Amino acid sequence: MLEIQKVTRRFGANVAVKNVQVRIPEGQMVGIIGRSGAGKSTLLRMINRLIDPSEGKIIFGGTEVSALNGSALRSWQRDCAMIFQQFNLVPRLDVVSNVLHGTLNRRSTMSTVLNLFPRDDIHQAIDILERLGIADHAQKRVEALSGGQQQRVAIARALMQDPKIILADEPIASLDPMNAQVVMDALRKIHDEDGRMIVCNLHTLDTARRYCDRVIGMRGGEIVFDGLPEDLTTSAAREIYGADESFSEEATSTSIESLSRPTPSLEPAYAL
Ligand SMILES: Nc1ncnc2c1ncn2[C@@H]1O[C@H](COP(=O)(O)OP(=O)(O)OP(=O)(O)O)[C@@H](O)[C@H]1O
Repeated sequence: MLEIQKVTRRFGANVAVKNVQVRIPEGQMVGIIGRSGAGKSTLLRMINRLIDPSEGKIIFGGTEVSALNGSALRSWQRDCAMIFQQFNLVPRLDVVSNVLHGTLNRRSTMSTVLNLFPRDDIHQAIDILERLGIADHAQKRVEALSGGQQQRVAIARALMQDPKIILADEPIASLDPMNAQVVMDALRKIHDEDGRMIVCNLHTLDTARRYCDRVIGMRGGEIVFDGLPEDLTTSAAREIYGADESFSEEATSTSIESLSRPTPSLEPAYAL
């Protein structure tokens, strides 16, 4: 269980996240939606301690992760992998080396400097790439791949950490609808097959509804919606996005919906 207890984050006078209270059971895939500036990234970054809360506690499995330091903090950051909008890969390095970088924080400085990776790790990296359907590109430079392929490399790098939680900060915001679907399918597959908790910031309603077990809506740093995808009605969406009667679904869609659907059971009952 991940528990976010009355967490607030201030940047000077600006309150980015305000008194947020959430409990996420293990194995849930959660989508966090909201307008730009709603506090989604700040919340995610506090969970893996890229930044610290100004107030409140973050607890995972009974441990207060918001109070960890040193090696215990590094261990938490291994358990809590992050994926970013801009992939954060090394473009000129090949795919396998990028994936192996997911093991850096458990390797010695010397082996890191010499770029020496144990054979078992290399095999594991190839297995993960196969699982994500990109093993054929293992030896290519990352910069030669499409955005969707690069994001799958980033997911593979995260999986090398064998994390308990995957935090994805707008993982499809830079991708076209086709690649966005491939990446979201990959995250859902990892969730379904491994039972890993996934918390995913998304700026589009359709993606959250389609892929997540639970949707959290943020506005002005606060949680204004927390429920099932099918409960995300037009008025709930308006509350999250702060839109008036002219609110339109298209303004917050990726067009993934127009592509083929993987599992009809994920189809929401709701339509505008
Ligand atoms: N490092 C920072 N320094 C100052 N203010 C910040 C910092 N990071 C975020 N903020 C502010 O906190 C608020 C929430 O930002 P945040 O990035 O968490 O929102 P978001 O919902 O993730 O938006 P986006 O989708 O645009 O990333 C915004 O007002 C933002 O300007």
